[in-house]
Amino acid sequence: MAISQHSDICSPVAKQLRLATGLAILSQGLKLIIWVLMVKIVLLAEQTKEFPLIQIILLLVISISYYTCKIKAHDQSHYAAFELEKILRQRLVSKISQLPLGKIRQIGSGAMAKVICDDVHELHSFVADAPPLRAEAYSTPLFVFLALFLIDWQLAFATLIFTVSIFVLMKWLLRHSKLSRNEYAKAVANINSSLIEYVQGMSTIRTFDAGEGSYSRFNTALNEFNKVMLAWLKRVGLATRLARSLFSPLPMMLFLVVAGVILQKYHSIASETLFFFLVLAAGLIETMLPYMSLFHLLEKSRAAIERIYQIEAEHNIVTQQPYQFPTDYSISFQQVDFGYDKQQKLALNEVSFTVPTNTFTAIVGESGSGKSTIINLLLRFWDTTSGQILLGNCNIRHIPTENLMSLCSVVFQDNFLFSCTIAENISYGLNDVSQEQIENAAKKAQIHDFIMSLPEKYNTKVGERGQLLSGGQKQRLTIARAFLQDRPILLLDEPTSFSDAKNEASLVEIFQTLMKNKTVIMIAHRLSSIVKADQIIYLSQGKIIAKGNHNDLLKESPAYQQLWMDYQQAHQWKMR
Ligand SMILES: Nc1ncnc2c1ncn2[C@@H]1O[C@H](COP(=O)(O)OP(=O)(O)OP(=O)(O)O)[C@@H](O)[C@H]1O
Repeated sequence: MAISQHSDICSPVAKQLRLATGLAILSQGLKLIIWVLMVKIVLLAEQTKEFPLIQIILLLVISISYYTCKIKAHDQSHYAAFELEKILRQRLVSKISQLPLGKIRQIGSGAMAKVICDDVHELHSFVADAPPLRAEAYSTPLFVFLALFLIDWQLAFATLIFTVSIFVLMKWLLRHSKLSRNEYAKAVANINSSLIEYVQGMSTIRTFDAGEGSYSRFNTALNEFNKVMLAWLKRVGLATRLARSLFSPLPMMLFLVVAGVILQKYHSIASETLFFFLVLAAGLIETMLPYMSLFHLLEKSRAAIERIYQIEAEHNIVTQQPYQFPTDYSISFQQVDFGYDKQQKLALNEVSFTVPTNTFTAIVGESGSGKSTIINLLLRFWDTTSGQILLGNCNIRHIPTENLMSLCSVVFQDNFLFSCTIAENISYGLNDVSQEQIENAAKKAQIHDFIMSLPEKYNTKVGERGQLLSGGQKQRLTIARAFLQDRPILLLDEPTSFSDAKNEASLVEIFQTLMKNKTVIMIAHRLSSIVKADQIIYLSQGKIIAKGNHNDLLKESPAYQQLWMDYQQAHQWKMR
C-alpha cells in the first residue's frame, strides 16, 4: 500500500527514477565483483609469485565504473527530487485555488504551509535517497546470496536464516515508529499555525495581552512537540540503536565463525571459503543498513504523502453541467439552508428573498445573524446545504466560477491588499488597463490626491497585506478597484466601518455613484446609509424576520421599529 502510494506520487518523475535505480543496481553488481576480485587477488598473491597485474587493472576499471554509476544514479535521483518538489508545490497551490474558501480556512494556514513546504520537502529526501538505497537494500543481498550459494550452499543457507532472523527482529523493534510520525507532524503543524497566528495577531497581542498569556498557545505547542519527541525517543530510540548494533558486521562475523566451526565437524570447509564468506557476508550486513534507512524514509514520507493526498482529495468547487450564463443580474435566494459545521446550528435557515436587477438591497441584523454568510454563499465560497441561489434565473452552481466572479465586485470589511504597487492593487485581476483608467477610478474613490502626495505616487508599494496604509485608505483603494471593475453586481460589507462623520458623508456620496445601475447587496449596521434601499432584509439568528423598504418596515415590523429607535438613540447620544 505504502509502496504503491509512493510510486503513485513519484509518477511525474518515474522515468528519471527508473534510470537512477537502474544505475544504482548496476553499481551494486559492480561492487560485488570488486569484493570477489579483491579476495581473488589476495588469494592469488598467496598462491603464486606473479604480480596479478591484469586483475589489478580490472579492479581499477571496475572500481571507476562503480563510482561513475553511483554518482550518476545520485545525480539523477536528486534532479528528479527537485523536479518533483516543484511539480507537487505547483499542483497543491493550483488545488488550493479551486477549493471552497471555507475548506481553506478549515484546514488552516499553518497546516497548509506545512504540507506545501515541509511535507513536499520531506518527499525530496525520499525521492533523492530512495533509488540508491533501494538498489543497495534489495539487489546487493540478492547478488551476495547468489554468490554465497554457489560457493557453499550449507553455510549460505545458515547465513540466510541468520540474516532473515535479524531482519524480522529489526522489523519488530521498529514497529512503533509509524505512530510517532503522525504525532510529530501534528505537533509541527500546531507550532506553525500558532506561530503564524502569533505574528499576524501581534498588534492585538501587544494591546491586550502583554504578559505571559500571549505566548501561551505557542508555548503549549512547543511543549507538546517536546513531549512527542521525548516519548518517541524513549519508545523508538533504544530500538533503533539496538537494530543498528545488530546490523553491524560483528554479529555476522561471530555467527560465521561459530557456524563455520560447527559445519567443519560434518564436512570440510576450506579456509578460502570461510574467507569469502567473512568478506562477502560482513559486507552484506553493512549493505542492509540502507534497508533500515529506506524503511525510515518510507515511514517518514508515507505520512507526508497522505497529507498531500488529503488536500488533493478535497472536493473542488464544481460547476455543474449544463453550464448556464445569466442574461440579467437579479439575485434570488430560494429556501436556503446553510451550516458551516454539521454539528453547529444553521447559520442560514430557510432564507428566501429576491433582489431585482439594478436595485439596492440592504441586510441588517445583530452580530452573528448570518449577514456575511449570504455574501459568502452568493460568491460560492461555500455551497448551500439545501435550497438554491439564482443569478439571472441561473442556479449559481451551473455558472462557471470565473463567469460568476467576473459579474461581482466586492468591498469587504477586511480589505486585502497585495504587497505590490498601488496601481497594481487597483487593477488587480484585470488585463489591459491603462494608467488613465486607474487614475479615473482612484479619483472616483477620492483617493487620487492622497496617492499623488506619495513620493512614488501610483508606483508606491503598499507592503505586506497593505500594512503601510490606514484602514480607510485601504478601503478607498478597494473601492477604486470596484469602480475600475465596473461589474453589474456590487456586494458591500460594512462599507462605512472605517469612517468618521466627515468621511462617512463623502463615502455615502462615493457609494451612490458606485451603486448606479448595479444590483447591490449591502450589509450595514449604520441605518442612515440604507434608508433609501429598495429593500431591507432583517436577519435574526439565520432567519429573515422582516423584509420591505424602510417606510414599510417602520409601519409593519415591531422588530425593525425597535432597531430604528435604538439606532436613533445611539446616534443622538453620540451627538450629545
Ligand atoms: N467560518 C465559519 N465557521 C464556522 N462558523 C462560522 C463561520 N463564519 C461564521 N460562522 C457562524 O455563522 C453564524 C453567522 O455568521 P456571519 O458571519 O454570517 O454573521 P454576521 O451577521 O455577518 O455577523 P457580523 O455582523 O458580526 O459580521 C455565526 O453564528 C457565526 O458564528
